[in-house]
Amino acid sequence: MSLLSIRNLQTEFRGPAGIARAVDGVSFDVNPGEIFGIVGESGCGKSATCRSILRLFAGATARIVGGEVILDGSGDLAAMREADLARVRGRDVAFIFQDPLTALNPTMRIGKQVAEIIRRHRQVSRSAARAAALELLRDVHIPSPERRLDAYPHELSGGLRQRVVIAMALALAPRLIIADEPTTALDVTVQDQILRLLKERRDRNGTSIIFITHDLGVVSQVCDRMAVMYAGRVVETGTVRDVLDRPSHPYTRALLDALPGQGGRDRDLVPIEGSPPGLIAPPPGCRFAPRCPFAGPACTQGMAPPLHPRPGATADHLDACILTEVPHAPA
Ligand SMILES: Nc1ncnc2c1ncn2[C@@H]1O[C@H](COP(=O)(O)OP(=O)(O)OP(=O)(O)O)[C@@H](O)[C@H]1O
Repeated sequence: MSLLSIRNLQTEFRGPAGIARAVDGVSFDVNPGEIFGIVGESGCGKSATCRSILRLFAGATARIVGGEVILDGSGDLAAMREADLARVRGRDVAFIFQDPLTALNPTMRIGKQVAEIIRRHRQVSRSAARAAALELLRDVHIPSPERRLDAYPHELSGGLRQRVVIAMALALAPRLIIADEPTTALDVTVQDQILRLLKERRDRNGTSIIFITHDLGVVSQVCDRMAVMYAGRVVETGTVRDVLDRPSHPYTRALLDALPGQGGRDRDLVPIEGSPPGLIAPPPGCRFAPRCPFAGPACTQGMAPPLHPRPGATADHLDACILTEVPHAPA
């Protein structure tokens, strides 16, 4: 039984140029205790998909127009009233943003910020909440946590700030954490520490994590299963080993071919030519077809193809390419 089941999710942004369907029929499942990676080029809808789960949209231009977001035990979040969804946020599902500064109040001491999350959802005394905050700072390996409780965000490094944000996400012991490129703003060593921290939490508490990234190396390092998104749709999904070692969609292959020496491959960097289509009026058929070296006439007609398994592939390894045999790009 999956913890989160997203079915045919559709989210639109209304803008002066028209309505962009940033999420167009996205489906995937996240199992208990699993780290699920979402990858794809900038603008493909990774963040919009994940923000749709908790309806965390900045501004009023975004709207979920179809589909379901079933959280085990809570029902369909997409159909839930705002007041009920507010209770799910933080308690059942927590969000970690790319930039810790946007998640922190610059004028409030760290300890108070963590404690307030606890007090907002639980009936505990001020001192008990402060003690719990200290414990959380310890959990995320913040050095000298007693001293840090009274620090302001600007007094901490970027890495420590992101640890505070993670402590806030862990405060109510959610079953699912959505981490939207949580390490992008950090240097490589700190990145590694944060990844280890999230993994440790999963290993110890069985917390499921959705991890958005554009870094396939990170996916390979921390994720169990993954989805590859392109122009608002999932084009391939499965276990990380299946998708990265046996990619079946030409877009996934192109992404992998663009990596120098990734996963034992020793190929020259092959940039993917062209750019993704606009989302206001995407082309018919497969959205990758205009950039796909293998596309035939059938690829540019009708609806965008749905995900399907291939003969001989693992049951949960699905891709959305209609070609029966997808050759590898020449090495
Ligand atoms: N508030 C908004 N108003 C209008 N369009 C938006 C808004 N937020 C996102 N979009 C559009 O929705 C599409 C998907 O954006 P999204 O941020 O989900 O992509 P992403 O894959 O997470 O990209 P990145 O890796 O750059 O974060 C993009 O075309 C983007 O321009």
